[in-house]
Amino acid sequence: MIRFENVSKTYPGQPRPALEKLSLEIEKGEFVFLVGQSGSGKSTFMRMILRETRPTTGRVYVAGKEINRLANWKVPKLRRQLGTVFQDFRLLPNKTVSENVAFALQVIGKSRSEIRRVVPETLELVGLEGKGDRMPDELSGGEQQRVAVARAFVNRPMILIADEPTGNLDPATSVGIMKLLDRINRTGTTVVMATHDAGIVDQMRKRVIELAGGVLVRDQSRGAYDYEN
Ligand SMILES: Nc1ncnc2c1ncn2[C@@H]1O[C@H](COP(=O)(O)OP(=O)(O)OP(=O)(O)O)[C@@H](O)[C@H]1O
Repeated sequence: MIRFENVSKTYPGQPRPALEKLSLEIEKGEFVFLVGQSGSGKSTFMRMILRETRPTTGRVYVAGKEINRLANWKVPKLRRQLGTVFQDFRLLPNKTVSENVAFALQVIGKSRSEIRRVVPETLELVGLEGKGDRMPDELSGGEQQRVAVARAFVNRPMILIADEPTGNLDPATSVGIMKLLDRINRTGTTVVMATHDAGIVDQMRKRVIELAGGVLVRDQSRGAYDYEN
């Protein structure tokens, strides 16, 4: 589903590479935690999957396509297969919950009847049934993140990229979001999640990929946040 082959990335004007000779493969349906200190290259890794940045050398394959060789006009089609969730929710403040989720389908040209069918279904899946007419600022942080997850998942993407999705949430609320991501993963969606939340990584026991200074230093199945023997 995702393959990095000897990937290095040096940003213009930077002395050191953000990623260095990174090789790894993530299979369909896996759940992967990406850990490492600030500046270790996690965002660069995820932005490469989204083709928001490109490798300086090496190859990145996402859903069978090589990112560097993909024509610009094909990038939207690639991104349709990728859902994204961020720490700061990024909801449209002037649209209701339902409209936020519907918007993700409108921009890719889905019919009104499909949108009417799929949006309530997805809100129910994320535990927001009955809240479709609320505005984002009428929701708790955890609920806002559920809207963001609904929006990311409404199109049933093959891959969900989550960058610190629990970073703004208290521990109990974070657990709820993790249960939701786990449920989405069980539908067959590959989940790649960058996090600094040791508690969550230790609790979930999924594959852990650790970067340090742009280098892969650990790739462990059923791993913990910190390396343990
Ligand atoms: N657009 C950019 N231009 C120049 N340098 C960049 C750019 N983006 C990231 N970097 C550098 O690349 C390195 C890796 O950064 P990256 O954002 O990938 O780390 P990170 O692990 O995601 O950090 P954090 O946990 O703080 O989000 C850092 O040294 C950073 O300063």
